[in-house]
Amino acid sequence: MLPVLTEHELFERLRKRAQSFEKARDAVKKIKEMVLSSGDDALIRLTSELDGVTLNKNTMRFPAKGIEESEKSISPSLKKAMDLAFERIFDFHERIKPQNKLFFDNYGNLMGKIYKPVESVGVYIPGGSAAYPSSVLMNIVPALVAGVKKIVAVTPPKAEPPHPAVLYALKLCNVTELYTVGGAQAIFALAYGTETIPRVDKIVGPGNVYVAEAKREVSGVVGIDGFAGPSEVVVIADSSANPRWVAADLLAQAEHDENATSILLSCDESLIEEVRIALQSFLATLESGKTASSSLSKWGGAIKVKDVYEAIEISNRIAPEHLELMVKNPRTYIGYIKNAGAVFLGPFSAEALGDYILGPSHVLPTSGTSRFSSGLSAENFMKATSLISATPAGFFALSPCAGEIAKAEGLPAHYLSLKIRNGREFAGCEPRH
Ligand SMILES: NC(=O)c1ccc[n+]([C@@H]2O[C@H](COP(=O)([O-])OP(=O)(O)OC[C@H]3O[C@@H](n4cnc5c(N)ncnc54)[C@H](O)[C@@H]3O)[C@@H](O)[C@H]2O)c1
Ligand SMILES: N[C@H](CO)Cc1c[nH]c[nH+]1
Ligand SMILES: [Zn+2]
Repeated sequence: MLPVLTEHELFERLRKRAQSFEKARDAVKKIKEMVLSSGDDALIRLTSELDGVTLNKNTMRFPAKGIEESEKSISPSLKKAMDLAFERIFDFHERIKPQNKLFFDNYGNLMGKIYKPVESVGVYIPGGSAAYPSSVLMNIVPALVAGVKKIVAVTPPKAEPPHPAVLYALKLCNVTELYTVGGAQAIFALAYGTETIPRVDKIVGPGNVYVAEAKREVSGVVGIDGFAGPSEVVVIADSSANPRWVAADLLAQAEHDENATSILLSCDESLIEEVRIALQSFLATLESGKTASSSLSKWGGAIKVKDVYEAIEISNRIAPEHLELMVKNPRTYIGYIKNAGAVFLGPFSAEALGDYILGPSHVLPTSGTSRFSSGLSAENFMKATSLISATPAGFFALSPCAGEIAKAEGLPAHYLSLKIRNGREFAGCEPRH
């Protein structure tokens, strides 16, 4: 159950949680060596050991027909929900997609940035415990908006075929290349390529600690979106909050993984107690109660704070994946929030609504990485090229100053490249306007 902690105790917990993730690194490095040296054979061996499923080179790729026909195996109501989610996510990412920016300076030089999609992307669809059709949409729709042409998906195998809703989500995204390989081994296969799984330019997608560590390991060999590991939520609640709603939201993240963390910060001691009571009663009724209870007691915590400002200051230091502000006038605090993957304001902004249907991707930075990275969007699937088209006027005005800097850097060929166009030595930096 959710323990009441001091601030010091909470940060100790978070430190130990991060340390426990580091332990996965050794296992992940061994998996990397195996995949690099034995390709498909390593994938088959690891899948048998870690997922208990026997694969062979012919069964590793899931038949495209299964994706094509997935619609038949889901209810009309689920189909409607997923169609709506697809539309809303597409619309959100279309609206915030980076736009080419070009301008002329006062010499008539044309400059700016033009965006192009990366060519191929590998998407990790988590699936050890739960099935994640929502993650298919949250990963792939921004890539479609960016214009990525080749998208390959991987997901852990089970005794039975992938969940029909996962397959339908792939169908909605027009992705037909799915490999039933999961965990760190799938990430290394996508980064280096095997006989069956193609190498891609960028790997995205959330997963457990093994998946997240493997992505960290291949970063630089391929592009990655960021560190989207076990789920996290910080809820800041004041006396206006409904304790049962707060409890449900803490559980909604705790149920993802024993390594998830759910944290409550409140200035109201009695609210903390009511939330703990509500948690207890919900836990007894949830199928995921065992996982949630384990993550709450191991990595979660409630802290009594002085006021909302102190709570935000603590949350900024945690830099959580999700931050919920269940307080009066939540919008007045937006300017104080420095680090969070996504912020949910007010009692009806349930994090679970964001997980499925609002629009922003639920693939968000975890483990404090929201200090320097952001949630997945079309931008992650694009790269910008700077565009420069200088005019003669621009060249003759600015080259003497560039030449000065080239001399200071001791790079004579740079100086030459400028001087040769000028026809003579420069007299020094005097930009002409
Ligand atoms: N941050 C986000 O945006 C976000 C979004 C959705 C889900 N999630 C997270 O995704 C995760 C899903 O986890 P999951 O486990 O259900 O599925 P998963 O697909 O991430 O991982 C399952 C795989 O882990 C590997 N594995 C399991 N135990 C291992 C071991 N001891 N050594 C090496 N490899 C091992 C297996 O190969 C298995 O196929 C959860 O942590 C959830 O919180 C995060
Ligand atoms: N809350 C998860 C991100 O941490 C995303 C998710 C998918 N399905 C349900 N929730
Ligand atoms: Zn969730």
